[in-house]
Amino acid sequence: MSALVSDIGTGTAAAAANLVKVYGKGDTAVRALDGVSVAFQAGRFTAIMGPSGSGKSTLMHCLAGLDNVDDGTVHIGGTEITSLGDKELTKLRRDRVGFVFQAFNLLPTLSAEQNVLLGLELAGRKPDREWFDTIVDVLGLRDRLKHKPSELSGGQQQRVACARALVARPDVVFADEPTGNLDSRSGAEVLDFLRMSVRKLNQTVIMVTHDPVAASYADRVVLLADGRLAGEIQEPTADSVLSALKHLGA
Ligand SMILES: Nc1ncnc2c1ncn2[C@@H]1O[C@H](COP(=O)(O)OP(=O)(O)OP(=O)(O)O)[C@@H](O)[C@H]1O
Repeated sequence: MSALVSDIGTGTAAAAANLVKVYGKGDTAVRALDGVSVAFQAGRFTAIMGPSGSGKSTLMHCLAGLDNVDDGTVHIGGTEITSLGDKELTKLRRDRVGFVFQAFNLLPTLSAEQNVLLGLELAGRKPDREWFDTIVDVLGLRDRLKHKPSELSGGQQQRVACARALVARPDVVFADEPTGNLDSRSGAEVLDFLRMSVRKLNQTVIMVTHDPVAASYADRVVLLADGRLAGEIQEPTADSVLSALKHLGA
């Protein structure tokens, strides 16, 4: 067992150890992840960055249990998810992981409130009303709860998606290019919220982004290149991220 894995305790929300992911076989095989070991502390906002094709989405999908791995382990909280069966993995994703996608992925026929609460309902869990109210107020969604997604702006829809991701108080929220479809002002609001959910609500966020400005909202940037860890930046600024990416040839 590697040092990383044995270090997993209350302070680590998610971790990968010696992660290998290969797409395809033989001559056309691509080693999308080539021995990645990285830990994500609870209560921190981390951005994953790197050149196109460096393995960012693959790492996020493997960390979130959306994709299987060829070697190595992934832990969410204290649970090694790489050894779970499909049923247990589905339950873990439902109960302990939140997702925010670039395309919002809200159900068009449901109101904002119904979209936020759907996951809990499907799991047969009662919402914690106080927590729900806190999230809704922090996100400024109170007067939009009865609206359908088509009656909301892109920024509002993404805020609903953030509320949906957080309502079950997951161990980790994974955000995949959450501002990719938003104008810069709506994007800044969503990033502000993600940062606030970490600082004030003690949540853990791991975000994949191409945007150095978006990454500057994080506490830490993890850099990938060619499926390997290529460095990290604490307390990043848009400039420090940009120059690190240039260094990697992005
Ligand atoms: N389903 C797949 N089948 C085959 N190859 C894949 C598949 N998914 C990803 N790859 C390859 O794995 C490598 C890593 O891809 P990945 O999407 O993780 O990179 P990324 O850093 O997220 O890229 P981008 O910034 O362009 O979204 C790339 O070479 C990609 O072509």
